[in-house]
Amino acid sequence: MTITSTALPDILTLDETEILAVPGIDLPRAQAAIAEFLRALGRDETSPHLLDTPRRVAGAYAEMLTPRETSWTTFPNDDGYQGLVLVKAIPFHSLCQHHLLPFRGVAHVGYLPGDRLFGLSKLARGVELFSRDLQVQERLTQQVADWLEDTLAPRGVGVVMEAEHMCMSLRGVQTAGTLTRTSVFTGLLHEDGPLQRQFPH
Ligand SMILES: Nc1nc2c(ncn2[C@@H]2O[C@H](COP(=O)(O)OP(=O)(O)OP(=O)(O)O)[C@@H](O)[C@H]2O)c(=O)[nH]1
Ligand SMILES: [Zn+2]
Repeated sequence: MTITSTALPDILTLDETEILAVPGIDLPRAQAAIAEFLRALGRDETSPHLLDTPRRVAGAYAEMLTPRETSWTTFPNDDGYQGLVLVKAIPFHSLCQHHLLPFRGVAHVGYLPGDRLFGLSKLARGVELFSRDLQVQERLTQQVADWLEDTLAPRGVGVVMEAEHMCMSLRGVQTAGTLTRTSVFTGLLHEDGPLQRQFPH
C-alpha cells in the first residue's frame, strides 16, 4: 500500500513496507500504544469510527519520522563557479520534540561552492533528511548547515528556516500564524553583507 501526502505532494510518497524496514520503528507496537493512548484519553478505540485509527496514526508518525532513501551525488565544480547557490522556499515539516506536534514552513539553503557542487535537489533532500525527526528548529537548522559543511567543504553555508509550530498555534499560548525564524551562516557568509542579504529576510 502506498501512503501519499496531498498537502505536500512533492515531499512524500512512501511505501508501508519501507516504513516497516526502518530501524527502530516497530509499527505493530506503535499501533498498540495508540490504542492504549485513545483508551487513556477516555475514547472507545473499539467503536466503528476509531477501529482503524491506531493503525493510521502509527503509520502517520512512522511516515513523518522517515526520510526517503536517496543518493548524495556531488559533482566537481569544473567551471569554477564562485557565486552563491541558493535554493529558496523549500517546504518542510518536522515534529516538535516537546509535544510531538508538527512544525512546518520553508527553508532557504545556500552555499558558496569550493571544489564540489551538489545537484540542487539534494539541498531539499538534506532538509528532509534532518526534519523527519523529533526536533527543535534550532538544532534542525544547525544540522542542515553542518551536513553541507561536512559534505561539500564549501567556502560558506547559509540555512534559514521559517516555520509555524502547531504547539504554539493549537494549544498553550495559541498564537496561530506566528512564525519562528532560525538561521546559521558560516564561512564567507558569516558576516552580514551583500551575500547574506541574498537570503530572504
Ligand atoms: N527553542 C525552541 N522551543 C520550542 C520549539 N518547539 C517548541 N518549543 C517550545 O518548547 C517549550 C516547552 O516548554 P514547557 O514549558 O516545558 O512546555 P509547555 O508547558 O507545554 O509550554 P507552553 O507551550 O508554554 O504551554 C515551549 O515554550 C514551546 O513553545 C523549538 O523548535 N525550539
Ligand atoms: Zn512543541
